[in-house]
Amino acid sequence: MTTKAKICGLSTPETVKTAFDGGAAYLGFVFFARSPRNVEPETAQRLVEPVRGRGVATVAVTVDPDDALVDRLMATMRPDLIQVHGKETPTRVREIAQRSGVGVIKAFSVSTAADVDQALAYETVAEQFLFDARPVEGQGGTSSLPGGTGARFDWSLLEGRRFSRPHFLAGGLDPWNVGAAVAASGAPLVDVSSGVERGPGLKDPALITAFLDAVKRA
Ligand SMILES: O=C(O)c1ccccc1N[C@@H]1O[C@H](COP(=O)(O)O)[C@@H](O)[C@H]1O
Repeated sequence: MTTKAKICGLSTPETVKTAFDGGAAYLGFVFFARSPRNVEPETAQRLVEPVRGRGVATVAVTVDPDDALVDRLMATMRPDLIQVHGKETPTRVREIAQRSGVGVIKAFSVSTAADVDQALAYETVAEQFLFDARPVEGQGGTSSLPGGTGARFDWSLLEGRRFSRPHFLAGGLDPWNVGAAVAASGAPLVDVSSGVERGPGLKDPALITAFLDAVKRA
């Protein structure tokens, strides 16, 4: 089985091109003011234009998005998928999917097997699932973000799990550990942000290429 990769938190034409040329299946853009990767919808629109319709899925990464943000994203960037990385209920995920007309990737914060079980309530409303490490509360810095912190969880919590939707493993992946992470979790999809950066929000083209090469070998 071929593992597919998402490079998340892109913000420059150079790194979009590097991820696309390297074979990323998904390109993620973050719309969350507190993130060092935050971009405006109009910026993301310009960034995705060169790759639109070329076989890569563009993803708008959001946290408890209101209707105004959903509408603005669909009027500008026109993502293929909207990722929701907050406390969205199944009802809200359904509303976002219906309002936007695109599929939703629902992210879950994981530290125990019960956290993984949360996904079962979203099987009829989300198109894909994403399992990320549970953020550590109240420590400031990137640890106060709901994602993009570089924190890991026990990958074996996903081992042998079957879902009716494709699922991503995320959280603390990098070019050196992604092979072991795929082997331990069996995840068909992987997602990375800070593990391919040289500083908060600063994507490194060489690390993006190294990550995508490691995924191909996984
Ligand atoms: O990347 C961010 O800044 C971010 C902000 C708000 C919600 C989600 C965010 N990122 C997501 O978190 C995963 C894991 O990040 P990391 O690899 O551990 O740094 C990332 O891929 C995004 O999907």
